Amino acid sequence: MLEVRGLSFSYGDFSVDDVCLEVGEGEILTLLGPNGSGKTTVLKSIYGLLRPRERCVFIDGKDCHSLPLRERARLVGYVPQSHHPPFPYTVLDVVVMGLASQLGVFESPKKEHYQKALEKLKLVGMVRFKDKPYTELSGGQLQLVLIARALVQEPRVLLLDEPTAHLDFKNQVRVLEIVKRLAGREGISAVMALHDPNLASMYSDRIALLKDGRIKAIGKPDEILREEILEDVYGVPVCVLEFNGLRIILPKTEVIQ
Ligand SMILES: Nc1ncnc2c1ncn2[C@@H]1O[C@H](COP(=O)(O)OP(=O)(O)OP(=O)(O)O)[C@@H](O)[C@H]1O
Repeated sequence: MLEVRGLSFSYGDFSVDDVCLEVGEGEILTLLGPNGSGKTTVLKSIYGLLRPRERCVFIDGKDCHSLPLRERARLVGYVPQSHHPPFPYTVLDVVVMGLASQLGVFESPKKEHYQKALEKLKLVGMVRFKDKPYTELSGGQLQLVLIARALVQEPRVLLLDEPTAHLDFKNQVRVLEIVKRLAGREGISAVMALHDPNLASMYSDRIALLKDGRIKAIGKPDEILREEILEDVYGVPVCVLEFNGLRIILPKTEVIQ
């Protein structure tokens, strides 16, 4: 479904080099790596917010970046790491704005568009906030609304940049369960950046470990979440435990020695 072939992008003093990824229908691929390793740069390049050096993003074989905006928006949705709302639009209006590419320049959203937006707000448990100004939401609530906004176009591929940032423990699980459900039931392919290797262990079909703009390792969680690989990428001693077939990663500190 999603194929990234040799993605390269440079900011000048930092570059992402030759990133290759394949994500199948209904698969969740997690980008894991230290701060500044290039996770956001990769996601923004896939989405087309940054222009990679070559055409390298294909969805079902189509060169994604050369498609008209309307068509591209139906294929791929993006949930940014942070978003600072400029105006106090209502939550419902913000989600409807996710459909902007489907509307003509002077066309106002119709009842069916609001209906779709309400459905997605319901899915992320935010429907009771529909009339609240977006500027008055907590960081976690904002994140859930951004997910609903990305989902409203019903994309085939969903890119999520640290979707659990700002969320409390329950909401972290809730958001990742939503992603898992979307992948499992609707066949959406998800690529998400995460910081917590334990959440990556629980919610990824495969993990790509990034360091200095390059993929150091890619594979199933039990192939990637290994002491020697994590210590090399993060530069911190860890111990990896097994629980119900999952890998649990703990930093090796005095507390647990
Ligand atoms: N607009 C920009 N202009 C110049 N350099 C940038 C810009 N945005 C990011 N960078 C640099 O690119 C590198 C990779 O940043 P990126 O945000 O992709 O990393 P990340 O892995 O997502 O980090 P984090 O986990 O901290 O969010 C960093 O060194 C960063 O300073």
